[in-house]
Amino acid sequence: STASREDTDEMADPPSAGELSEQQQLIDVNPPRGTRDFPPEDMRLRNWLFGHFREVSRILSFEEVDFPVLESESLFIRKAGEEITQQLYNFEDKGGRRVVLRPEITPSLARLVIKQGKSVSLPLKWFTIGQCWRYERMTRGRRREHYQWNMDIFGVSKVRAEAELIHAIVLFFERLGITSSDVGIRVSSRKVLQAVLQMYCIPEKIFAEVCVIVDKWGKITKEEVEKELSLAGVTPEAVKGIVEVLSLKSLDKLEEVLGSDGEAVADLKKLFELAEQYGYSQWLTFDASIVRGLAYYTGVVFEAFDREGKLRAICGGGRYDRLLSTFGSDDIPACGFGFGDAVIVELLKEKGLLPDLMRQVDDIVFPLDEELDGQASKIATALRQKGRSVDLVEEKRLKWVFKHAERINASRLVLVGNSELQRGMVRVKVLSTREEYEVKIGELS
Ligand SMILES: OCc1cccc(Br)n1
Repeated sequence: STASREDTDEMADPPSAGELSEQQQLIDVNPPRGTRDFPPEDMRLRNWLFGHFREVSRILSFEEVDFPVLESESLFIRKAGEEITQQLYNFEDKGGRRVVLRPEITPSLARLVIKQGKSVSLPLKWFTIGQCWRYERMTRGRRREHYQWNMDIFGVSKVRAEAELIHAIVLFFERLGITSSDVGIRVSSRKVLQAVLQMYCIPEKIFAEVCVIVDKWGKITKEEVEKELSLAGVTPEAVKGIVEVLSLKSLDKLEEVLGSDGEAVADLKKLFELAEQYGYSQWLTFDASIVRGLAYYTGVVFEAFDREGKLRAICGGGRYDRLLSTFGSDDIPACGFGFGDAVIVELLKEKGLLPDLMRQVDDIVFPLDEELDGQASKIATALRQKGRSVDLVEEKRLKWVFKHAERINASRLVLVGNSELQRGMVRVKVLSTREEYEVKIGELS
C-alpha cells in the first residue's frame, strides 16, 4: 500500500538552486554499480528465500558455517581461464596484501576444512549463504554481487554425496511450488571428458582448461569451441571425439562409446539408481555436455535449468576431489553446489509463485492524549516482554493511526485514554473482527 504524502511526515523540500551553494549537493543515493539495496519489501522476499535455504539445509542435517567476504587473492588464482577468476574484485589493502571480495565460496570452505584439520570428523556437511562478488565491465549491465547458498559434503567419495545434494535442491524447489515440469537437473560427469582425452592421449595437465572451454558449449558457436580447444592443445581428432561425446543424451549410448568398465558410467548409473530410490528421478536427465565452468570439478557435475529455456542455470555444482591439494593439503573427497539468489526469483516471477509477503505487526499502542505517553510506554513494554511486536505511535491524529494500522497489518489497536486509565483499563480494538473491549492493564496479553 502506498501512503499518501499527507499521511507521512512532510519530506523537506529539496533546497532551491540559490540555496545549493550553502547546502551539501545531494549525494548519489544509488548503491555502487552492479549492487543492490534491500528495502523492506525486497528484504522480506530475501528472508523468505533464505529461510527455505536454511530449512532445507536443516532437514538434510547440514551445519551452518560462515566466512569473511574478504579473502586472500591467492585462494582464487587458477590458470584454467575461468570467467570467475578473470573477474576478481581484487585490490591491495593498506597493508599491501592482495585481497578479493570472494567470487565463490567453495575455496573458503576448503580453507576452513584444512584449518580445522583433525578436529573435524568426516564426513562433514556444511552450508552457508553468503554474498559473492565479481568485477565485470558494466558494458553488459550485469550485477556485480549476488547471494549464494552453498551446501558441501567433505569425506564421502561415493555418489551418495551427490545424491544427497540433489535431494536438497529438489526439496527446495518443491517447497517453493516448483515442479519437475518447470525445472530439470542435467547431470553428467567430468570423467566422461577425462576418458575421451585419455582415448586420444591428451595430457592431463590441460584437463581443467578443456573443461572450462567445453562449458562454453551452447553459449558460443561450435566453431569457436573447436578453435579454443585446438589453441589449448587438443588435437583435431580429439576435438572430434569430444564433440561427438558431448551430444550424447543417454547413458546406454555413453556406455557404447566409453565401454562399461569406466568410472564415469558406473558413477552415473549408480546416481540414477539412487535417484529412483529417493523418488526424484523425474527431475534428472543425463546430458554429456554438462561440465560446469569451474576448474576444480573432477567427477559428477549437475545444474538445474528451467525447461522453457528462458533463464540461465538456476544452480549448479559437482564433485571436487582434488581441490585441497591445490592448497598444499592432503586431498579429501568433496562435492557441493552453489545456488544464487537472482535466477530463482526470475523463475518464481515467471511461474507466478512469488509469495505475497506483507509487513505484519501485532499491536499498535496509541496514547489518546500527549501526557499519556509514559503510560503508553509501560503498556508497550509489557506487551513486548510477552514477545508481541508493538508499534508505539504518538503525535498523530486517530484517523492517521487507523490508516497506519491497515498499512502495517496490525492485529490490534491498543488505545490508552484517560477515562479508561482511571479505571486501570485500556481499550483494545481487534482490527480483523472490529471487536472492541476494555481490559485491565495487568491482564493485557
Ligand atoms: O555466478 C557468477 C557470479 C559470481 C559472483 C557474483 C556474481 Br553477480 N556472479
